[in-house]
Amino acid sequence: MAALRLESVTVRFGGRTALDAVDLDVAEHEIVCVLGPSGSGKSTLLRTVAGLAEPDAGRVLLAGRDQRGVAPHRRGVGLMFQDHQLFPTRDVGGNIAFGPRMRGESRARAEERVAGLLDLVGLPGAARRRVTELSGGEQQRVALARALAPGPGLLMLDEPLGQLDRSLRERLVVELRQLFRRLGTTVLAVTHDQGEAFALADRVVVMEEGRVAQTGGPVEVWRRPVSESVARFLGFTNIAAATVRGTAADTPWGTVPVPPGTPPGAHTLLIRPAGVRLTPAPARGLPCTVVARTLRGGGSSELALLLRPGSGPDLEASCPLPAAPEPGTAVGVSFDPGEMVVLGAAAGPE
Ligand SMILES: Nc1ncnc2c1ncn2[C@@H]1O[C@H](COP(=O)(O)OP(=O)(O)OP(=O)(O)O)[C@@H](O)[C@H]1O
Repeated sequence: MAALRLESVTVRFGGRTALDAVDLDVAEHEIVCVLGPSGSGKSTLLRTVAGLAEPDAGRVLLAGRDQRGVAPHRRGVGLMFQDHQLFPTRDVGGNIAFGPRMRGESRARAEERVAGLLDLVGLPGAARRRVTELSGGEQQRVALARALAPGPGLLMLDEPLGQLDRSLRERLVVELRQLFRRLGTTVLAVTHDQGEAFALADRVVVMEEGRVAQTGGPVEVWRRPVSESVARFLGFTNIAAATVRGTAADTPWGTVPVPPGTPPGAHTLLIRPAGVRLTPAPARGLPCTVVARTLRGGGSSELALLLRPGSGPDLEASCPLPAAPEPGTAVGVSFDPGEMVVLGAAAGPE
């Protein structure tokens, strides 16, 4: 049985449809990340599951039970918001013990639980510290311990690492995944940071305008976005109309190779930056000029190159750091058929 099931859930605010017939299952122990642009309905989805918003149509089931009319505090879900809203007047232990104490747990039992959770989130012995004296990352850990304290059947995270700097986020997200795996926690997380979603999730759900646009494993979604809008949301820009004939396609960048088995006809084609290869001699391939180079984050040894062809839209290429040409350099470009994605087409062989 799914830990969480949404059946055709619709939520409207006045004339605006924030969720439009959303179907979603989260299996027990699964970590699902909801991704999507601002306003796509991510927070509304979490709020609806938590009972802070009511569906206008459809059903929310937790562990098989319809939640209509069930108060938020009786749903057995833990919530952690971006601004983590710790109680400033309580110390770390008081914050974490709040839920269990509200449920009538004894002080001694709650203190034991606090100590265990602080060990778990990497802040051993911090129970008596003031939350106002903690760093952002430490506060985040306390907020996580507080959300885990009641042992929720489903933990929901809304932009959990949103306010932290990138390096701390990248470290914490790995720790979070390991922690949830170890505890067997079922997680529904919302983020607009793709890197975070891809590092955390077993499964990614991409939302657009209140609908689920794509769902799948992180690598699958990354390799095969289903539509132009999902591809653009994921940050891909080499997208153009293409007419496929056999193993080649006519595009604004000239004739490019496509994988065998690509259905013929008019399509929208995505060329992943890794498939835009600089040829050794600029005279060969599509002539382009390097417009800009940007470091990819996270200590990557790859650069993103922006290339301007003689005709057709700009192209983004991935290039190893030492080989990256300076802006203004004339280069030639060839294309790798293995990095082409026909958007909207049924998945073919890799
Ligand atoms: N309480 C509300 N009253 C009116 N409209 C709302 C309310 N909450 C959300 N909306 C609208 O519903 C839509 C979805 O909002 P939601 O906050 O769920 O998006 P989101 O994907 O979480 O966005 P963000 O990434 O910016 O937080 C938006 O158009 C928003 O303006």
